[in-house]
Amino acid sequence: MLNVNTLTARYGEAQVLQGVSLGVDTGEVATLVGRNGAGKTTLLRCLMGLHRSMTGDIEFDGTSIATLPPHKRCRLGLGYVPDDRGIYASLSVEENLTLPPVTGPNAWPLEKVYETFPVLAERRRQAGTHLSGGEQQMLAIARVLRMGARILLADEPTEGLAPLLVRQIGEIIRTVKEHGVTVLLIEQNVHFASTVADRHYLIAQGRVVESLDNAEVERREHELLEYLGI
Ligand SMILES: Nc1ncnc2c1ncn2[C@@H]1O[C@H](COP(=O)(O)OP(=O)(O)OP(=O)(O)O)[C@@H](O)[C@H]1O
Repeated sequence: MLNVNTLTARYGEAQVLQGVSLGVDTGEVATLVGRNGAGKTTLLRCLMGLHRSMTGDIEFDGTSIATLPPHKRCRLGLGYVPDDRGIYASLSVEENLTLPPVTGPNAWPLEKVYETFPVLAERRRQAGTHLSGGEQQMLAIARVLRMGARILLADEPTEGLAPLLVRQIGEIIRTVKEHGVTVLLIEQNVHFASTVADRHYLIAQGRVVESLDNAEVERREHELLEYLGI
C-alpha cells in the first residue's frame, strides 16, 4: 500500500533523513522505533507532504504521491495524527469530529465513529480538552477516520500516557486495524509495539537500520531498550 524509496530530508544544511526505504502492506500495523532525533517525525511529515525539503519517492497504492500537496494526499486516504493531537480546545468533541472536510469515499459516517468509539458519543457535547489524554488520542484518530483515512500515520500516540491509557491506545489501534485501516505509528515502547503491530522499522540517524518482526522484538527487548536509551 505504502512504499518509501530512498527518501532524504533536510532542514537547511542539515540532512536528517539519509535514504529511508520501507513498505507497509494493506491492513498491516507497522511501527517506527528509534531514539529521539532519529528522524521519525520528519519521516511522517514527509509522507503527509508537510515537509517539502525532501528527495526520493513515496508510492501509495502504486502511484507516486511525492509531489502532491497534503490535501491531495488526504483525499487519497492518508490521515495524520500529530504528536500534539491537534484537538481544538474551544470546540466540542462532535465539532472536532465534524469540522474537517470529508475527503473520500472511505470516510466514516458519524454514527460509525460513535458506534466504534462509544466514549466519544457519551462525551459528544464536552470540550475536546476535557477528555483524558487517551480519549483525546481516540478523538484525533477518529477524526481522520471520519475524514476518510485508509492509512493512519500516528506520531507516538502513547507518549506521556499512564500505563492504563497506553492499554486503551492499544485497544484503539486494534479496533482501527479490525476495520481494515492500515497504520504506521511512531512508538518508543517496544513491548507495547510488539502487542499492537505486525512489524517494526528501527530508525537510527535518518536510516532504517533493521526491520523486525514481533518475535524478534520480544527476544531482543532488553537490547532494544538499551539501544533506545529507555
Ligand atoms: N524544525 C526543525 N528545524 C531544524 N532541525 C529540526 C527541526 N525539526 C527537527 N529537527 C532535527 O531533525 C532531526 C530529526 O528530528 P525528528 O523530530 O524527525 O526526530 P524524531 O525521531 O521524531 O525524534 P523525537 O521523538 O525527538 O521527535 C533532529 O536532529 C532534530 O533536531
